[in-house]
Amino acid sequence: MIEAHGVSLTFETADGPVHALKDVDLTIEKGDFVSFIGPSGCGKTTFLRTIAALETPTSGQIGVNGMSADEARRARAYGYVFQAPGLYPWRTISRNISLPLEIMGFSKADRDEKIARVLDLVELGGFGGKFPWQLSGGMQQRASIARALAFDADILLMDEPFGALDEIVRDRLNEALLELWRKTGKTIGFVTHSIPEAVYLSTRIVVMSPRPGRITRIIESTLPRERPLEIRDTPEFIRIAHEVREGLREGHSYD
Ligand SMILES: Nc1ncnc2c1ncn2[C@@H]1O[C@H](COP(=O)(O)OP(=O)(O)OP(=O)(O)O)[C@@H](O)[C@H]1O
Repeated sequence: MIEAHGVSLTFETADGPVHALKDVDLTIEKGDFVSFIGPSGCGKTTFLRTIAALETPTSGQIGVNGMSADEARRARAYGYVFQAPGLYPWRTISRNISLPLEIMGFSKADRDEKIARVLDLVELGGFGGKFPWQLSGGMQQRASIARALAFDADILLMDEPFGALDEIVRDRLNEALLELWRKTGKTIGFVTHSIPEAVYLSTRIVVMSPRPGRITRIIESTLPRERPLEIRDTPEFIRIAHEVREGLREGHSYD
């Protein structure tokens, strides 16, 4: 579904060039849940933004369903969830979710139907009339996921969506996200700093390292798709987490 070939991206800054990505090759299959993990500054966000055509690679190509990343963006192939919920405080939750749909020209009846569906999916049915500040941080992040799901894009790109939340809320949202992924069959790209989160959620874990940002290891998960939280105590989970940690350590030795 997503193919990156030799993707490099250098930012020209006042202090000289920053090599954010170097020769990144990656294939993401339809229905994959792929996590990107690595130390701060290794290019995880830049790679996600490049897939979504929010950045243009200096060299290399990204293909999405046979289209260029830019064509895919215009065809609304992506929903994008940012680190902060980014909801407009003067709009209710429903009207926040409605905004991209309004821009895309959906009728009021279509919008209402889609909003009700995604609010149910993220378990916020009944909260559509509230304003963002009336909801907890976890609920706001669920609302921003609902907004990204509203136009039913096949691909969901999520940049550390739960990074600012406490561990208990994060566990609950991880479970909810897995459930949503299983129900919808979407292809998900997910940036995280957390090894347990990456192992719990993913079908594949992409380990990256900085200076320049590149992929050091791709780990295929052997965990079943059905994953109760207790799976984190199993030997198989611990083995995969260990492999991720080793990959991170390997990347570090380049510094
Ligand atoms: N617009 C930009 N202009 C210049 N440099 C940039 C820009 N965006 C990112 N960078 C640099 O590119 C590198 C990769 O940044 P990126 O945000 O992709 O890393 P990251 O792995 O997502 O980090 P974090 O985990 O802290 O979010 C960093 O050195 C960053 O400073």
